[in-house]
Amino acid sequence: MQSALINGKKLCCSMLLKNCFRPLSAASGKLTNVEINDKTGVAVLTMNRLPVNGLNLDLLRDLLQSIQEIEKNKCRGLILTSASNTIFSAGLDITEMYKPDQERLKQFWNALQDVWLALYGSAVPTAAAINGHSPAGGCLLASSCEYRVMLPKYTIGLNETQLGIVAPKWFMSTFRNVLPRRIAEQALVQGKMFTSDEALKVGLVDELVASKEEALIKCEKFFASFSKTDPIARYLTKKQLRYNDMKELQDEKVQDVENFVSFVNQPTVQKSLGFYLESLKKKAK
Ligand SMILES: CCCC/C=C/CC(=O)SCCNC(=O)CCNC(=O)[C@H](O)C(C)(C)COP(=O)(O)OP(=O)(O)OC[C@H]1O[C@@H](n2cnc3c(N)ncnc32)[C@H](O)[C@@H]1OP(=O)(O)O
Repeated sequence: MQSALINGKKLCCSMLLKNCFRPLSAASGKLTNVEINDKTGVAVLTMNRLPVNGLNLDLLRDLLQSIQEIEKNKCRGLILTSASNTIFSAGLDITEMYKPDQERLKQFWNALQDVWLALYGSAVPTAAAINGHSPAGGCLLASSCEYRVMLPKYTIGLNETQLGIVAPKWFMSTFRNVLPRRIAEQALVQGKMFTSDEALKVGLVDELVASKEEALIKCEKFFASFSKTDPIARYLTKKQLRYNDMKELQDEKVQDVENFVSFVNQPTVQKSLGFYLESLKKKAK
């Protein structure tokens, strides 16, 4: 564990981190928590819908509110992480899509679109401290950030085809923004879940570290690498690079919700989701 000497006392990083963090109460919903490091101005946004941070409508709404508050507070960076010790996020909460209430289903997809637009297009630099498994929607959130630090022995990937569903275009663009095209294509069609080591090798994550504390420090170091960069020029550059991906969804937002609703309601898709949910529950017994 890394440590530092302060006033003659040896303090470990967790103590250092705890000492200078204050909660951003306006941004802390029931299912997310935001703390700002007063020294660095970096916000840590923690998903806290245990056990698996399944992205349901409520968590998505909290996430959006938190991201917006972090932007409003002009934080120097946003680190996305999880309150769980083993799961970053299990991706979309399948119960939102299985035998759904139709109105809620639309709101759910709309909320996911808004979270993606806010995170992928954030003016604040973003990084993910991936402290657990990160399938599908979890991988989408992590890949929307500009930098990823992961702990060993977990898995990450867009596994949609394994569930009998198809990842929307904007999930794929996010993946392709991080991975070489051929690797992204192979992984997407296979629904491949990468181990932490594999993810590092292909560039899906930038660094592997042994603990969440180290992951947070690495993310802070990534933000510090912009200390000599003009923040507006930095943001405009990022915006240009991500413009086409975002514009594509912005232009087709309503159609995208309709496509999703119609896809999810197909009997074969409902059957696949039902089987998948059942398999998860059997595994838990
Ligand atoms: C249709 C158009 C596009 C749609 C795009 C979809 C993108 C998505 O995100 S789909 C969701 C994909 N997610 C997954 O495939 C992950 C499934 N979960 C797992 O692999 C594992 O649960 C885990 C590795 C995340 C965690 O494993 P662990 O052993 O720690 O916990 P479990 O015992 O498996 O799970 C605990 C509990 O949580 C329920 N659960 C897990 N994941 C989901 C989920 N995604 N949605 C709803 N519920 C989930 C699981 O059934 C257990 O519930 P019970 O305790 O009630 O049995």
